[in-house]
Parts: sequence; structure tokens; C-alpha cells
Amino acid sequence: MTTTLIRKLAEMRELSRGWKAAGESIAVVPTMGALHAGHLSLVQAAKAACDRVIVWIFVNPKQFNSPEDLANYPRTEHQDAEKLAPHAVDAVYVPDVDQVYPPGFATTVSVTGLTDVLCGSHRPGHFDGVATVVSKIFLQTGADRAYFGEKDFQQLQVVRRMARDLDIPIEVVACPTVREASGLAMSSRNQRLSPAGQAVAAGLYAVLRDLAEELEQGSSFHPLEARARARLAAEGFGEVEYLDLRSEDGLQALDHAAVPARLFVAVWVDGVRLIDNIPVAAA
Ligand SMILES: Nc1ncnc2c1ncn2[C@@H]1O[C@H](COP(=O)(O)OP(=O)(O)OP(=O)(O)O)[C@@H](O)[C@H]1O
Ligand SMILES: CC(C)(CO)[C@@H](O)C(=O)[O-]
Ligand code: BAL
Repeated sequence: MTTTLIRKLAEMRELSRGWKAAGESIAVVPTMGALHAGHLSLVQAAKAACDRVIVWIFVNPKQFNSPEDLANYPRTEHQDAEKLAPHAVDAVYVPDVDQVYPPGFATTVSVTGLTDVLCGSHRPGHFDGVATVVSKIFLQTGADRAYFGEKDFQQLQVVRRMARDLDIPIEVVACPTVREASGLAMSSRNQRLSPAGQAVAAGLYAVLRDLAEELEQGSSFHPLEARARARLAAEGFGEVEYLDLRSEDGLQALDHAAVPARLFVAVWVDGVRLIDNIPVAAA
């Protein structure tokens, strides 16, 4: 089978209409490119469940709160095509900017509440950019299902809320975080780590796991948080933007692992911002 490379919305809509008319189910995998095994796991899950799979690749300027981050974001279209080839997806949609944000574009989709915490409070405007582009992804592709990674757990909750609130008929499917052998969550921005930064970053998962184990034995979070922050500093990590224990549903701050809970972290290493989260079983 052949994969169609699409750059124009009209072409995307025509394909999608044809598939729907034939009664086929459609999945979309939204990405910003620089693909790795984490993205490919979403593609595999989508292929297993749907007749047609679209991979969306677009470095969305509206979700970057820092111009340097946008300028430095890896863009690897040729390698992305090579990585997707064995997966034989039906379409790779790499829209031109004006297909997403035509001249005069003046609409923002904003999810309140869930976006006040974690990455929302540290990256002003980020989730407005995400919610706006993801509503467009859903509407442009007409997909029945959309696949997202738990690595971006807050994004997943925001996207679910947005789809429900706007009555977009799509099922949002969560896929587990794919990790390196060290436990480091795969991420496109990891490419920007120096060898020394990679060695430090490799320690993050163990810090989270150790913290989760103590919480699972019934300890309260705040004394453990102070120790974990000291350990991160001693291991060479830079600023910890947040290290929080929160409920999975609603992202409320917790002091004990009492309800389905997760640890969330955002930390700088070597000029690169890493995020991660892991579930914590109730004590
Ligand atoms: N390690 C991973 N495991 C599972 N899903 C992932 C992983 N990394 C990214 N994803 C998911 O892939 C989708 C596209 O993410 P994106 O293109 O931003 O990649 P990324 O690796 O998260 O890059 P970055 O965080 O550096 O922007 C998102 O749904 C994201 O949660
Ligand atoms: C969902 C997304 C593709 C929207 O630009 C992006 O936030 C991402 O890659 O996670
Ligand atoms: N994976 C989340 C996209 C971002 O960091 O902008």
C-alpha cells in the first residue's frame, strides 16, 4: 500500500470523506514530528484499532511560549518519513501553516481549570495553543479516534475535556509512555541533550520510582518531596519547575496516594526541559 503525503486541507478532507463513505474507521496520531519509538507506539495502537491511520506532523507555533524553543525544535521530515515507512500508514498530513492558521485567524480554544497547574502555570498560553490546534486536528481529519501519549498526561486531560465540551465526536485514546532502558521517557527534545546531559537525565526515572514506592507504603508527600529535590540537585539536575503528587482525574494536589494518583515532574537538564509522570498506587 502507498502512504499519501498531504499538505492541503482540501486533499485531507477529500480522502477522509471517501473513507467514511466506504464505512471505514479513521484514526489520527497528532505529532510535532522528530519521531521516535514513543510516537510509533501510538501509530501501532491506531493501526490495530482502525481501518485508516493519519499521522499529523506540524510544529504548532501557537503552543510555544518561548521563541528559542520554537526555533530549536527538531525538524526532521525526511527521517520521519523513513521511520513511518514500515508502518504503512494511510496518510501523513504535514499541513502548510496557512492550512491551519489562514490569514485573519482569530479563534482560541481555552480549557480552564485543568490548565492552571503543572505545565499550564509554567508555560503561559501553551495549552491554549494545544487546545486550539487539537480542535483543528479533530475537525480537519474527521477522525473517529485520536491517539495521545501519557507522557504528556496533562495534555491528554485537556484534550479530553476540550473534545467533550465542544461535542466533537471522537474517542481520545491514551497510550503508555515508552521509555529508554534507563527509564527516561522518550521525547523529541531529548535529541538536544549533550552526552553529559543524557547521563544526568537517565537518573530521573529512578528518583520518581523511589518516591512512588515510599508513597505507596503510606508516607506523606511533602517530606519526601524535599528529599527528592535535594537528590535531583545532587545528581546534577537544574531547576525543578514542579514536582507534584496529584489526582489523575482533575489534577488536584494531594499529600497522600489516596485516590488514583500520579507524580508529575518538570525539570531542566543541560538547557533542556524534561517532563515525566508515573502512577502511584493507593497506599
Ligand atoms: N515516550 C513517549 N511515549 C508515548 N507517547 C509519547 C512519548 N513521547 C511523546 N509521545 C506522544 O506523542 C505525541 C506527540 O508528541 P510530540 O510530537 O510533542 O513528541 P514529544 O516527544 O512529546 O516531544 P516534546 O515533548 O519534546 O515536544 C503526544 O501525544 C505525546 O504524548
Ligand atoms: C498534540 C500536539 C501534536 C499538538 O500540537 C502536541 O502538543 C504534541 O506533539 O504533543
Ligand atoms: N509534547 C508536548 C508538546 C510541547 O511540549 O509543546
